[in-house]
Amino acid sequence: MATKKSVSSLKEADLKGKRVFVRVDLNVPLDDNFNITDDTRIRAAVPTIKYLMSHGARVILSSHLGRPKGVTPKYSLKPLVPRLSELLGVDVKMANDCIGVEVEKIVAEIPEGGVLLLENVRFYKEEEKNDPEFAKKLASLAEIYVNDAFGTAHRAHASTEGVAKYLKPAVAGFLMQKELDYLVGAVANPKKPFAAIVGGSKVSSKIGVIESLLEKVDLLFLGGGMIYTFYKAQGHSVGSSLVEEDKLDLATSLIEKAKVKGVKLLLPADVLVADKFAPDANSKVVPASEIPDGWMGLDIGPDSIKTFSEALDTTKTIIWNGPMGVFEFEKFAAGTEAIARKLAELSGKGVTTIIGGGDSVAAVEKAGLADKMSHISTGGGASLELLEGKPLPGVLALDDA
Ligand SMILES: Nc1ncnc2c1ncn2[C@@H]1O[C@H](COP(=O)(O)OP(=O)(O)OP(=O)(O)O)[C@@H](O)[C@H]1O
Ligand SMILES: O=C(O)[C@H](O)COP(=O)(O)O
Repeated sequence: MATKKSVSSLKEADLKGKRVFVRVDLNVPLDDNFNITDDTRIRAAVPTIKYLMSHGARVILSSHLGRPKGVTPKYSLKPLVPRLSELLGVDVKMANDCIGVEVEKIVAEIPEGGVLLLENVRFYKEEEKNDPEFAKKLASLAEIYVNDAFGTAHRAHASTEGVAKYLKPAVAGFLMQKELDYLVGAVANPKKPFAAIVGGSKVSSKIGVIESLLEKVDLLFLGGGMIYTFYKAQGHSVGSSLVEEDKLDLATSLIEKAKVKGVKLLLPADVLVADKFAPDANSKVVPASEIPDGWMGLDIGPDSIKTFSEALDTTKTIIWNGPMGVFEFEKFAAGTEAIARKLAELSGKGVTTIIGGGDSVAAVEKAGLADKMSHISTGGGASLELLEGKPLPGVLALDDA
């Protein structure tokens, strides 16, 4: 899982009175009334910001929200200010822009321990283009760069990568460090046996992750929609389950690769099938290899839950990415919830449990088990890329430790 040299830490920086540009990932979901529907990423950014405040830094926060094309009021970061202020226990000031003379004036007025939030950095197209002039303008606001935006570390943008060339020291925040410790450190040097659970809808989006994890793990559990491509490849009837016809050979080769590597591959033996893709579909449990015509597999079955749970009992490190079924429909959420509960239970027994981003995080949160896991990643795309063994530009740009 090679990705990066170790990065320089925030703790090594001299912060008193310094203007610190902190890239955070405050890309949180908002409803139509601009209420925050999940504040996880804001809470995750707090430890670094509080540390900076308590060490007398003048904190300049920068983030994106959504994927705006130019200045788009709907994507303003303003709705985040009250929650951020509440969590930090200070009045967070907000600038109407992220560069320029007006911003420079406001920056000059930040007191020691004070916090300023810049407006959505993606209001400038130069951000995503990683434009050097734009990066220099961002850099000119501060004396130190801290990147704590793990969720955006797979993007080589001006505020995540470019700015680190012009603003030194350029160091990792605590959230970034924690994500790397778990998603790189624990995965590279796991307590063994090491298991990966990979689910989600399609095998095509998880090929890189599965291939990379096959180099590391002792056990690999597969669930979700992708398993039907594996079953079809083995000549079984899959009814109208989700199948990627062009990935049948790939599925066969992944099974072969697991054998060659000595990785125990576990596919669910029974599944819960539905007569339509809907929350109120009729359902029944059938062997995964004998799905009747007109039925589709939408969750793993009770025997599989039992087998998976027993096999997980033998492990010391578990990484999970992707739900076991269509957990958004209550009727087909049991498999995903059972795995979440199993991991929570094992965490309590000293097993390292890592939830690698995306929908499995949503499932763990829905089950109210988030605080039980060793680590829950705040990055969807970033954690996938890291698990695939790709280097993250936002991490590479930081100073070496
Ligand atoms: N048997 C199934 N048939 C169809 N869809 C399924 C099945 N099992 C799970 N899914 C769907 O897969 C989706 C998640 O798949 P995805 O590949 O996006 O997973 P993820 O890695 O957790 O998320 P992300 O890609 O956002 O990081 C969920 O919306 C879920 O409903
Ligand atoms: O939500 C995310 O995955 C990050 O904030 C990155 O957002 P992006 O996919 O729009 O670059």
